[in-house]
Amino acid sequence: MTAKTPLPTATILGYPRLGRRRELKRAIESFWKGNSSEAELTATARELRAATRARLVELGLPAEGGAVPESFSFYDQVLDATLALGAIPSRFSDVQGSDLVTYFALARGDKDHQPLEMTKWFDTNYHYSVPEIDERTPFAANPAALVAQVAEAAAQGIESRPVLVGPVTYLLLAKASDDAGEGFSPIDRLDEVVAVYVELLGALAAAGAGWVQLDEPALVSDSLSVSREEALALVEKAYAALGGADSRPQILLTAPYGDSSAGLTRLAALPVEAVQADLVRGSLPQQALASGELARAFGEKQFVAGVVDGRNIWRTDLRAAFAQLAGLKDAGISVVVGTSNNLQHVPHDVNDETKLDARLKSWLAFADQKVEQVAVLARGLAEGAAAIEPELAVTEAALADRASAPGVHVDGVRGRVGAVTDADRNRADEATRREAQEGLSIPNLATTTIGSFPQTGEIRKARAAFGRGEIDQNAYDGFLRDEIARVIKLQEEIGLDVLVHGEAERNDMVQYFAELLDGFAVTENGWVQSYGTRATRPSILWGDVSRPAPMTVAWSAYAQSLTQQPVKGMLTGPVTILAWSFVRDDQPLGDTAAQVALALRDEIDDLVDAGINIVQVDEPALRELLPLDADRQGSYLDWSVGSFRLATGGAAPEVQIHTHLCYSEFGEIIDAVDGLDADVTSIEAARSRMDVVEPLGDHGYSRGIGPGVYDIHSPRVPSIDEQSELIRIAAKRIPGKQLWINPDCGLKTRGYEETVASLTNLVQAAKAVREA
Ligand code: MET
Ligand SMILES: [Zn+2]
Repeated sequence: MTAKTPLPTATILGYPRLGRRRELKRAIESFWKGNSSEAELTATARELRAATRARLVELGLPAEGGAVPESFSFYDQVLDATLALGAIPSRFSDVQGSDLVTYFALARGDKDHQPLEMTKWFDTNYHYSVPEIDERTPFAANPAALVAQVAEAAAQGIESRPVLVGPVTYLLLAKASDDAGEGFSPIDRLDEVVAVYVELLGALAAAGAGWVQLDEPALVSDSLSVSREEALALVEKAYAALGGADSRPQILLTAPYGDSSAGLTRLAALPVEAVQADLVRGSLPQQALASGELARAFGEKQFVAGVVDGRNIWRTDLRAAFAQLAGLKDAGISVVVGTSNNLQHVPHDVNDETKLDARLKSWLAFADQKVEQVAVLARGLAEGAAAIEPELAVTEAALADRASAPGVHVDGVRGRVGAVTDADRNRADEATRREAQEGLSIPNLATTTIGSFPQTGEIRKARAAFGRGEIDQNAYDGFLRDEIARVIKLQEEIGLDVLVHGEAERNDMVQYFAELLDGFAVTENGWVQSYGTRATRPSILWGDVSRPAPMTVAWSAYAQSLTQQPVKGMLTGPVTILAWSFVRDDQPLGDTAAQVALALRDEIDDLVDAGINIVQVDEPALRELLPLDADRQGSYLDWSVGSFRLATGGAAPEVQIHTHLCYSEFGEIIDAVDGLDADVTSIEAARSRMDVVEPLGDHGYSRGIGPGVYDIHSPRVPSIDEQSELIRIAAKRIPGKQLWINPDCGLKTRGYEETVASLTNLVQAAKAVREA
């Protein structure tokens, strides 16, 4: 091991990487388009990394000793590990070119290759590229990128700390490739992968890295292929080997995104030099702390206490955090102040927001403010509480101001939530509803879409022009009405049964509602990476939520006025609105969800009054928010399902409620899906070739179900045969009366040409199966 220098007492697990103004996004996309060279792209990346390191030091992380993490990525940190391990799936072995060309081929595919699958990273809205591993996947250390970053930092006078997804998490997040034999699981190859990590660590040590960070969030999840206890045993095995390596940097092992308290004493006993725990989502093992057992297990080792929330945008309660840190120190543990997780999930800097209400701003902390908070707490640990009293007092005042500010607690909203009864969450029984809905005259194997139609360049242009004040409200509304008219006519021509208005007015399915509801604020520059070069700007849900005016009624009613076919109203559900916003942390999420639900309930009322008899309430994030911790899943499902039922529970029996689920596998939460009690559920299924149909069939699901028959993630047009084949698979398990025919998800990212062709085939496929 390289010379022992302790980690400075302030650090973070990682920092946003697209750049303050999404510079990296622009540079990468320009490279993809062929408008710039690889050399230009790598130069931009180098500058960005240098700027990030300098910024972190400016904000208070020490330049020496490995406090500054190297968390840059061109696309995704799991993909970075795939490259570092040389674990290129054989189906990509013919890709020619540099490492970066291979990297992007894995990430995005090219004309000859489907990309690696993407899926959600733990319970976040960030997506990683899923490694594909089989018995023959090659592993060979490729430390070049990591080593180069250490050297870059050194040239800048900074001793940085390389960051890598750890071996256990890497393999547990991987999937067996299509070539893998029956029963193979990627984790079977742990020993070989650990051997490659040993080589990577050796190269980093040779390059002068004093510390390396290995992230093992698998330690906090009950949603992986092995139990949490098994994951801990695997970590013990792997880190015994890593710790024993001849030449390596000191190791910081992290367990972000959840609660590692049950295993913390065991982690502290591993042959590593520092262990991190998430103390925002997770907790400390109080008993082991009180008895001194935890301190004994840590011994000389450092404990990085993740007290600053890396998932949300509120100022940390510094006084409470400091008390926790001081308690650890008093217990004899060598404490380092840290974040709960990589700050990649929060935007850069509150000070980049010029339009946000000043009072709201004073309650917030984005990444830069969080780094400052970490530095303040570390100073307090070193110099005593008195040294940071001014900072403690400022946060305390901000928190008190937040608690008493108008809009945070609105009596009317609270009173209404308080008066909710079970009856409000229960519609008429299924048989009554089925009969009442016969008036809608919906055929067997009814065809429909999920809501959005292509967001064309013209739509974006009109929205931007309206935003800049170049066209007025009238002109913009007129544009949107023309767009709706076009989309309605198109659907009639294609022959769809249940129509939609197309969602042209929505910039985003959550932000659109956040802008119209009280209790939300939106940011200008609050970008957060969702995957690759894609970023979203989550809204900030800061106060009690209510609906000052109808939000969607005019558009849906206009669409219905143009056609004899039924038009579906289209809303985003309470769980998804919460999942894709920054939510308040001063009350249980279930309470917030109930407020949003009541606002949506009023909207449904108004839609029905305006002649809309079918309303879809989308909940694509229902699975995403499922806690990693099995103990917390039951109460989550209670409030999430409950909030959906509260939103839809006021609908009369003749109103048909739809919901839509996508982005995840819903097989494991079928009871919850059933519990939503929607009359019709459309659910992503085409890519998995109808996997979800089995659990639904086994469950005896009795209401309408629309497993997607058209994968909207690619521009490829699925043929009539292909779609009718999927319909037939579904029809084997789901009676025709219950079966709906629809795409996997909305069409907003597609072009018109492929959309029209695909939907035409979809209608023909439904017809073919209906006739047979
Ligand atoms: C991510 S789910 C999207 C549902 C929405 N109604 C749409 O069609 O775009
Ligand atoms: Zn969807």
